[in-house]
Amino acid sequence: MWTQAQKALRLATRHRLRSPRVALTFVVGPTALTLTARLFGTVAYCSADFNNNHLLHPAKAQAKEKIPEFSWMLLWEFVRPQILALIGAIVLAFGAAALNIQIPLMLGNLVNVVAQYMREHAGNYMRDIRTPALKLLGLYGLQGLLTTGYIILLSRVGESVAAEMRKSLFASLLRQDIAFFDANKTGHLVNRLTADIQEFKSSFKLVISQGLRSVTQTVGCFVSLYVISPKLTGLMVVVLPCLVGAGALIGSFLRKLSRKAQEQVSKATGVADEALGNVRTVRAFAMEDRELETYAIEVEKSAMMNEALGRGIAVFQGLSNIVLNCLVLGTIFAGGSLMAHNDMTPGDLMSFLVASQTVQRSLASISILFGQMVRGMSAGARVFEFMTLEPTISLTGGGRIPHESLTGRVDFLNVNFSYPTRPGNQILKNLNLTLPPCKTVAIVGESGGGKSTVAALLERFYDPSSGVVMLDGLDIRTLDPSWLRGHVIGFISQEPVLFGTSVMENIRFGKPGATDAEVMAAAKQANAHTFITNFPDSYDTVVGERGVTLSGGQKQRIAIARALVKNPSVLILDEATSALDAESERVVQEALDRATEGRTVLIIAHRLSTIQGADLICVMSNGRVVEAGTHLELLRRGGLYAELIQRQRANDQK
Ligand SMILES: Nc1ncnc2c1ncn2[C@@H]1O[C@H](COP(=O)(O)OP(=O)(O)OP(=O)(O)O)[C@@H](O)[C@H]1O
Repeated sequence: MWTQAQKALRLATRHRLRSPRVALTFVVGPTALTLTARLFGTVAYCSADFNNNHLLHPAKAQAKEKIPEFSWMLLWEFVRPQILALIGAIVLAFGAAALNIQIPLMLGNLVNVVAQYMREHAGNYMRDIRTPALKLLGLYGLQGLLTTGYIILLSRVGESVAAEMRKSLFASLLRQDIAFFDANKTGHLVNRLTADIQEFKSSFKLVISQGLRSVTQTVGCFVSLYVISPKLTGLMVVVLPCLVGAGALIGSFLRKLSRKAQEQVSKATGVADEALGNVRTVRAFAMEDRELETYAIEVEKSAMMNEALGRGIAVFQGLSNIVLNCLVLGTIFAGGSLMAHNDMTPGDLMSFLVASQTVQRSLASISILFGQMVRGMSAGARVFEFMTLEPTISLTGGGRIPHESLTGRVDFLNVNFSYPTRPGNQILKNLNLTLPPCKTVAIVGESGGGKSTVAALLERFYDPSSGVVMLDGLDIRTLDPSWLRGHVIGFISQEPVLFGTSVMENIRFGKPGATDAEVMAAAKQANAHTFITNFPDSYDTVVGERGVTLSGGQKQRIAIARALVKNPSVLILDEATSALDAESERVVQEALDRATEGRTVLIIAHRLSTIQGADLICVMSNGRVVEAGTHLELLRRGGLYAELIQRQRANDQK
């Protein structure tokens, strides 16, 4: 703008224009053009807000969900450690805003000096202009320094608050009940950790920096406008609210369009996410084309919606440009008329134009910030919701850790159970079951009969609706859950899940303090040592995401080693060999036979051939144990077990 004013002055001097009115045309004309260009920038900024929304899409999909309450108390807990930096940022931002209010007035002074020189052509131009120009330069410099300072401080506060929130939310998620994970999709939980916290942080920073600036500048510049020209300000007070109101209406319509478009983008992303996440299944069923088609349909829909949004933004932008230009022209027109009656100087008009532009820009930014604040608060509320959630089964503490050594006897006494996500569907009905110490008990029965549920209750992933699960005669609800899971119970599932780290770390997951020797001993017991040492990096071999670089049998043996390293008193095997081919099954079964020695073992079995040697076989039907005995006893009895065996034999012969 300063360059524009200088150019105008050069022109005016070249043409030796003495009349203030003509001088005004030369000074204000190009300046007004610059201002208009800057107002265009503001409009572009408004539309960028609509566009930017698309970048935050995954979290936005949740926007329609029930909005939890935002907690200022919790926010304070996160902000408190950074309070000094925050106060510093606020003071600096306030200072920068206050200086911004001075700028139009000082620009006006400068223009008055120039205009006077042109009118009178007397005095020393360089001397007269030096002081106001240097003052203005100093003001720009100071404002730049303050702005740099508050942005640095604010970003420190924002990052630290966001990091603490992430840690706290993750800690809270990890201690939630398993039932919580049954009810909430992993994708949504991860979104709260990432997109929601990101959005909250951005809003927090923006509201403090720009919000503070914009409010201060709006108030300050309004006062300046009034001081410069009460008449012009009066005119503006009538016109501006109408324009802001109309802009807000169109803006809210566009935001609705934008939200719908985001939801559609999110839907399309969901399709891609699912297909890529399950790429092996997609490939196995040769469903690539169908997935592509589904994705293409959703992407087309989102493209159409975004196009409609683009048209809306284009119309809005075009209208805004016309209105803002008219506003500038109107101000020059009215200001020129006031100058003709000596009610205003060219400098006053210059100050008025710059100050009114600052007001207009600040108001536009406040309206955007308001939307941003609402979005930030709902993102924060979603984060706080899970942060404050208390699990019904705490991870640690509260329970006792028996000092006497365990025998490993387990009793289920009159246990009734329904999953919290399906309370109307009773899975276990008055279940009574005993696992004698150091014996192997197998549970068999129809699919969906509740076998895995028995194991889940023993691990205390859930508590029974009524009845009791006992370990060595103690209600497991009175025991420390982390001790129970970390030291007493070992679990080997059908599909072992490994972490993407080294073999050593995966086995050590079973006992964090285990020495290398303990890890290797467990691996030997699990028939895993030989294949591990055959890898070029031996125990340091990284197994890839979820153990993708290992075969099914290798993964299972590492999982067995992981369970054995903690030397559990009770071992649960949930279909541990059912996913393996015959050769792998033999090696894994060998490992399992060794692993089960001297422990209480609960086997959940589908294939009856693998459990014929069990000390006790319990047949479950309709949520309770209907038959119990050894393989031979049950066969002789000719009940449900004998029927299951017959059915399986018939299936095998087919
Ligand atoms: N997390 C859960 N939330 C709600 N219902 C569940 C959950 N897990 C299992 N169920 C339901 O509980 C019932 C028993 O499931 P469970 O996995 O215990 O059966 P199962 O006998 O082990 O079956 P399978 O032999 O097929 O593995 C089923 O009807 C199942 O749909």
